[in-house]
Amino acid sequence: MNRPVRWGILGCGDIATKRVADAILRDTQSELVAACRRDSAGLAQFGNHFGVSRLYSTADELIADGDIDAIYVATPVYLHCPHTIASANAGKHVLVEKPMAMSANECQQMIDVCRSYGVTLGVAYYRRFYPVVSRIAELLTTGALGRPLSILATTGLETRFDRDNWRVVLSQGGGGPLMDIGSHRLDVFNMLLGAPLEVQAAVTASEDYEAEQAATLLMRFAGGTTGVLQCYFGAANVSDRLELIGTEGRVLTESLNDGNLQVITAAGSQIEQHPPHYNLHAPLIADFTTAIQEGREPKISGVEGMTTTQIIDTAYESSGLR
Ligand SMILES: NC(=O)C1=CN([C@@H]2O[C@H](COP(=O)(O)OP(=O)(O)OC[C@H]3O[C@@H](n4cnc5c(N)ncnc54)[C@H](OP(=O)(O)O)[C@@H]3O)[C@@H](O)[C@H]2O)C=CC1
Ligand SMILES: O=C1CO[C@H](CO)[C@@H](O)[C@@H]1O
Repeated sequence: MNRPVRWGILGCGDIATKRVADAILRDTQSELVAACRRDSAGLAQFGNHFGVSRLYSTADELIADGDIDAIYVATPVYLHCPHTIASANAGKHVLVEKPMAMSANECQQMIDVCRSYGVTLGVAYYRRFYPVVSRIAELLTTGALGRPLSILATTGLETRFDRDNWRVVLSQGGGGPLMDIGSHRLDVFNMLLGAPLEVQAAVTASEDYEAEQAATLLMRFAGGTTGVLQCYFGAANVSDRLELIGTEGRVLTESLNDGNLQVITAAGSQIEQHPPHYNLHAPLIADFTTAIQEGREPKISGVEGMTTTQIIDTAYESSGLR
């Protein structure tokens, strides 16, 4: 394709309004041409704000629009699979929000259908584009940290969700903080160390809703590296910490999203600054449109997205939540 990719956004809620539309509008290889949500007032407001005139109140109408090349799926998790499959059936490329789907089984269906229609499939685990994550990968691959012994991430939201919020209704969100925010950190673990060979989990039940309120995962990666992920909803003053300990050094960020990194190696200890793009979705959109133009896989392909969902499936099964 040697013209800009024409996008339709399916699900114009929080993330589409905060970052996705802006990222598409600013991307030189993209045009934002259409949008969809069911609520007519919210849809009109979105259209006015971002200058989008083709507005649809059903997913079917958006997907049937012959002038759209790619659909950004930003609906709640239980709709990711049906919306991706319907879009691929109509010949549209799909960039789907995280977590990719409710289960690895759904992810496989999405991958198969996109392959069979020859459309590109990507997943919005944009933390892979953080300069701080690239820096940790560089320290690992150059051997500056020695043999990696363990990786640890802690993340949470202070939000106290109501029991009917889709993020904590199992049939809509698929789980709680592990699905919603833990998934991002698992994707970073996968990028740095590959998929874990073993996964075990324990979850803390919520007193207010059916999804877990906290989850802790213990993982073993190739070469014996161990990993721990802790994630929470509704906890005061939560952290966004990531630490990797190797035989020759250690890296620590107290805020993965800010990009400040403490690097301790044989060369000494220093604080480095690797801030992300001001719009975290911008590098994701740029990579996806370039992937379409070049006929290559995006950096976070359907297969990569499914790896994280496989870990989550195993974790929930081992914890007894599924
Ligand atoms: N990558 C990231 O950092 C982030 C990712 N996310 C992910 O993005 C996705 C959306 O999250 P978020 O924006 O917070 O959720 P919201 O609930 O704010 O938005 C979801 C949107 O989907 C629309 N929608 C729901 N059902 C349908 C349907 N059947 N047809 C068309 N539109 C529908 C809703 O509008 P209406 O009810 O009017 O149809 C709403 O606008 C989730 O997968 C979430 O995990 C979210 C935040 C950050
Ligand atoms: O990273 C994130 C920040 O929090 C959101 C919830 O409000 C998540 O859905 C999202 O993935």
